[in-house]
Amino acid sequence: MGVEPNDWHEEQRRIDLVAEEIGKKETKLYAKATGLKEDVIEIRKTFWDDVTVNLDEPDDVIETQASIKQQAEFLAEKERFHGKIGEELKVLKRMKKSPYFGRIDFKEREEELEDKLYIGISSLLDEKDEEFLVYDWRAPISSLYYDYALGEASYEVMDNTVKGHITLKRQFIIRDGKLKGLFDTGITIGDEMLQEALGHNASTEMKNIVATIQTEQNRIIREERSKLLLVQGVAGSGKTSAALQRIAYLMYRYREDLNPENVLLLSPNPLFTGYIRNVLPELGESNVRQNTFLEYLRERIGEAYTVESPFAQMEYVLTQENNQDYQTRLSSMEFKATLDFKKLMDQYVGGLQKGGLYFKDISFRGEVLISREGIQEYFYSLDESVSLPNKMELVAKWLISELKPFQKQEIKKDWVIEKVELLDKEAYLKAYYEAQKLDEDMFINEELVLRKAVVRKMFGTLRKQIENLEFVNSMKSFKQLFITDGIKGTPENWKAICKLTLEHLSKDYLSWEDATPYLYFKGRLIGDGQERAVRHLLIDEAQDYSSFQFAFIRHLFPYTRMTLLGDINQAIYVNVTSHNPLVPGLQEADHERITLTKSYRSTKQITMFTKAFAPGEEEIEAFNRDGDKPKVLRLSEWEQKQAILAERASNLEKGHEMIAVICKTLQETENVYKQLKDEVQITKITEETYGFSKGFLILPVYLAKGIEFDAVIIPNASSEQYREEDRTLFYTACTRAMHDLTMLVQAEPCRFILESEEDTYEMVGV
Ligand SMILES: Nc1ncnc2c1ncn2[C@@H]1O[C@H](COP(=O)(O)OP(=O)(O)OP(=O)(O)O)[C@@H](O)[C@H]1O
Repeated sequence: MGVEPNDWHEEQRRIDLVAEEIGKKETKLYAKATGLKEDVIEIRKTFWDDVTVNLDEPDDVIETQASIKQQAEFLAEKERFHGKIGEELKVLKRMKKSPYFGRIDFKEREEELEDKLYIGISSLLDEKDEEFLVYDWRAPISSLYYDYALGEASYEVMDNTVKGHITLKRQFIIRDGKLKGLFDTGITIGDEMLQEALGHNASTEMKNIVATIQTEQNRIIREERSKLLLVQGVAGSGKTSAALQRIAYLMYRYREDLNPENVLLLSPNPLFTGYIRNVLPELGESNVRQNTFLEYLRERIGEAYTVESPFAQMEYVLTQENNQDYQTRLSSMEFKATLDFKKLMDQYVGGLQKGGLYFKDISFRGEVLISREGIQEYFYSLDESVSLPNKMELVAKWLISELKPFQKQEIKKDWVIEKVELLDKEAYLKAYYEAQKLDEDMFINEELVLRKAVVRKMFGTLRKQIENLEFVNSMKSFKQLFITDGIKGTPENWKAICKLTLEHLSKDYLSWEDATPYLYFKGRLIGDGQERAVRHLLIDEAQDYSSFQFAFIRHLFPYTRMTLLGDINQAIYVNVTSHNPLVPGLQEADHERITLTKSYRSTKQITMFTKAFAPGEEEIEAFNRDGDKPKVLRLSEWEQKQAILAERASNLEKGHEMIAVICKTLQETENVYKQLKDEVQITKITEETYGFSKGFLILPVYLAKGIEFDAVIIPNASSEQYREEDRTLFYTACTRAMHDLTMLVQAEPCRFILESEEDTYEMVGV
């Protein structure tokens, strides 16, 4: 069935009608918002008029506080409501420009008439709030659009299956209220729309894919049965896109009891966090909690230790081969990434029930009140069967009771009166009232009350530290693991590993391979405040986590549903990924596995070239979008700079806006950057870069994870630069390109280029 001119006319008419309806809704909301805004301004102006302020008696102070609180809550409620209207208006504004992207005509079985269902980013009801003018893409009925072609179809709603027949499936491109494209399609989602979506230039901010979600991606988005969803998807297959759409779906599906604080997304680097920042707001949802795993660890470890980043670790692996500790460090990284190391650590922790735990003195003003030996003695006098964290709580209680006599003694000391002036007004007032109640010498009483207040305050800080279990010397106890002789199940060079680890730890430096184990260890000693608020955890680039790190994450989020998305072809931290849950065959309980094989990012030519040397076994399918073949330029070293500049120029001529020089390491990035920076405007990206603009960029491949560019230039793709162990790095670098890929080689091309069929790339030069 073809599209008739009349269809265009009819559909444009409907778009206009919907726009009119949106206009009416906007007017109503504006009126509501203005009323609310005036209310808020008025409440702020008269805030104190409606508050009863009376500080004469302590009871009055409490009443005053309650009155202020009530007024503040009233104001906050109005402001919240105002904010919500603001959000609704934003969605309407977006819908006015493009109210929907799809339509299906669906005839339910046993029903006479068919329904015309229009699907957009949010639901829209008619003026009487009776009929849906637009269905939210996340509504159960909308899954018909993503999952079926013409013919028999069904969807699930409230444990019911609704069956019927799709008689029409139509896609729209609507810009600024005008119909720009109209396709009737037989297959699930037609290629025209996808071609349209994928043919654009790269952007500094990722876009949502709501209009063209593919059936497999839709499964990821709507999967709700299993506790663990594992997604293995080749480069550019839409894992990140699906993850973000999934968050939007969950926020809609559980809108009554899921808020942005309950969802955590772990992403690979800060640049990526910035890159995806706009997707959820574009879909009318607030951003959820987002962190890199590094930030997460650093926050929990605190500032007392410097935590190495995974990027610095990577740079070490790639550039420090001549370092005398290199081999030791590699085997240390490898071992500490495994569950064997975790097991060993668990055994060690078990042994601490009998001895070997270290504590810190409890001191006050430079004087030791309770010694570490005293604490140790008390700790080991407790029943062995009590768990370590519970024992710590018991010790804390004991310490607090032990502090009491010291607190009493301090009250009379000279230093106390000097500190009285540090007290706040409230404490003075309180002292005055308390002193009045005792009917003895007013002046002496007041001083005594103030002295007590000072000491209470200072001991309060000490008590807080005890409650936070800061008397446990976790680091010293951790170090002991690397000092203890006779630990079983360690690698051959364990002694050398221990020496290197202790060297780092003595400088208060936690290498990336030690950071998670240390935090895990600390948690086992004192409890780790499991993250109960997080109901959904999504981990992007999950192939780069070690088994130990996963086990730690599982332990921290015991009741959380998890979605792990990654690509074992892009596992750049080779030493840590052999037991990754994304590797097929590893048994995970209660999980669902979805595999994405089609690559949407790159042109067919780029995907055909890269699939030849993809490290994994997975099938890789190219999306049918044409472009130039990847180019390999053979040249001498001194020609490198000119060749990069010429490539940049020709890419700009093609209309490309984001052109990236992707290097293997930061070291190479610095060198090439130095050559280019005086010739042309170029932005160097490092691990501290939180955002970027369009233009000419240079960066190491491990920071390009998850991101894409119109054109990629690899400045040195020779065999001595990329060796077998760099396969995943090279694959990751090449697959960042959407439209054009150029590789420069100064000598023999790397083995990966040679592995590709000769007709999948163009070799230029001798
Ligand atoms: N269904 C779709 N409709 C439109 N565009 C899509 C679709 N799926 C993926 N894309 C586009 O393909 C590109 C790659 O998607 P995305 O970054 O989500 O893939 P990925 O699997 O996370 O990639 P990688 O692992 O290589 O980082 C993006 O530009 C995205 O917008």
